[in-house]
Parts: sequence; structure tokens; C-alpha cells
Amino acid sequence: MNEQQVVEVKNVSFKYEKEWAVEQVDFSIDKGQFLGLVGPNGSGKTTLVNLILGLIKPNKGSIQLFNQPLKHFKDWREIGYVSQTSNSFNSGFPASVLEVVRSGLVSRLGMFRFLKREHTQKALEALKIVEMEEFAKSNIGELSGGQQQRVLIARSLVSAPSLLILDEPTVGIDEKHVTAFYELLARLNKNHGITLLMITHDIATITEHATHLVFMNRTIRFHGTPEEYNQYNGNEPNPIYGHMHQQLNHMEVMS
Ligand SMILES: Nc1ncnc2c1ncn2[C@@H]1O[C@H](COP(=O)(O)OP(=O)(O)OP(=O)(O)O)[C@@H](O)[C@H]1O
Repeated sequence: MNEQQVVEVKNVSFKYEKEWAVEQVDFSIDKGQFLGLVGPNGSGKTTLVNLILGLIKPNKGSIQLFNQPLKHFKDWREIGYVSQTSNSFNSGFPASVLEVVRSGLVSRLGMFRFLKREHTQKALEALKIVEMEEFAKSNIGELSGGQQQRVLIARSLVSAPSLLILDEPTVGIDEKHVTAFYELLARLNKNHGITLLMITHDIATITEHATHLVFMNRTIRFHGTPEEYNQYNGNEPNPIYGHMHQQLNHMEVMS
């Protein structure tokens, strides 16, 4: 047993109908890694994350979370999940930022109402981490896409997860705020010890910030560090990686 292993995907294949969406995927994520999951549209990234979250079951292979087979895994508070949120809340959405963040603890709030003050405290601490404390009383629908995304990250942080999974979190964030957003993720990773798995199309930026990269197109085409990626990228590429790099460049232009 590898104590450091947070996610282990062993030879996993999945098909919705006839076509394989994910085929023989094999990789693991160790504690403390910031792993960027990159691939063209329809390459199986969200399917893979849904498999890891246990929302769908593999046709072949197996998945372990924190060294437990997925079917026995119960402590879902260990895992935070933030999906794409562009325009999640419209301007009339009737909730304050604090209420949205506190709702990350709602399952426990029902049983322990008297702990409400403690939950508010936890929510404020999470807002502080994402530098949104001053917006606690604002209406969520009045914030920008990037600010809303920070609030949703705060909501997933209130239960103190060890692993945070983000599906294209920079969609809807304007370019000048994307760097600050990546800096926030790097801080969560380095200072708070949270392991990160992030789906993105933004190869250039993820390569600067992630500790590890997985490029997939139904199967895994590359798994390694950004340095390893840059090495083959800078040298004569071998045919598989060269082809993948062309595809990735094409994706970058398309996204
Ligand atoms: N619910 C579904 N039913 C049937 N096929 C699906 C379903 N969801 C996804 N697919 C198919 O599975 C393949 C992988 O889709 P998936 O959403 O995992 O890709 P992705 O890499 O996340 O794409 P994108 O970058 O566009 O979000 C695609 O061919 C897609 O059409």
C-alpha cells in the first residue's frame, strides 16, 4: 500500500454506448501533486473525473481513493469538486456569498444547528483563503464569473478536503484574472497541502503551475512533469509526442 497515493486509476475503460470514451487509462496521483488533465474536446476528461467521483462505473479496471476501492470509499468530505461555473448564478439569485459557502457544510448543519456560529466562522476562514472575505454579505449573483468561482472553491474548502477536483475552472474568467486564479490554486497546493486535479484547455498556463500533467485522447498520451513535457517539446519530438503536441497546439488555438 502506498500511503501517499490519493487516486489510483488501474487500467480503466468506459463506454456510454458503443464507443469507448475512456480506454485502458492507468495513472495515479500522489499526495501534494497538482495534476493538470489536458485533452481535446470529447477526449474523455470529464468522463474520467466522473469515474473517479464514482458517478459512473468502469466497464473494465478499478479505481482506488485514499487506498480504498471506490465502492468502499465513504469519506467524501475528503474530496472537493468544483465544476465549470460560467454564469452559474444570475443577478437575482437569492443568496449571499456567506450562505453559499456555508452550504458546503449543510449536511451537518441540519443535525447540529447550534453550531451555526462555528460554521459561519469556517465559511469566513474559507473566504479569507480565496481572498473574498470582504464580499461575504454580497449577493452571489452580483459577482463576476471569476469571483463566483473563488466563492465556489471556498464552499468546497469548508469541509477541509485533501483532494480538490476542478473541471475547467477558468472558463468565464477574464484573462487578467486567470494568473491570480492559478496563484490561488498554487497556494492551496503548497501552503494548505491540498492535492489538486484540474481539467483545463489552457496548456501554456497549466504547464507553468502544475507539478504533473496528463494529456489524454481517450487513452493517455503523456504523463509526466512539466519539465519532461518541455524537454521533448524543445528537442526533436518522438512521433507520438510530436503528433500530440500538434494536436495540443491546435486545441490551444481552438479554445
Ligand atoms: N452522457 C453521455 N452519453 C453518451 N455519450 C457521452 C456522454 N457524455 C459524454 N459522451 C461522449 O463521450 C466522449 C467523451 O466525452 P467527455 O465529456 O468525457 O470529454 P471531455 O474531454 O470532457 O470534453 P470537453 O473538453 O469538450 O468537455 C465524447 O465522445 C462524448 O460525446
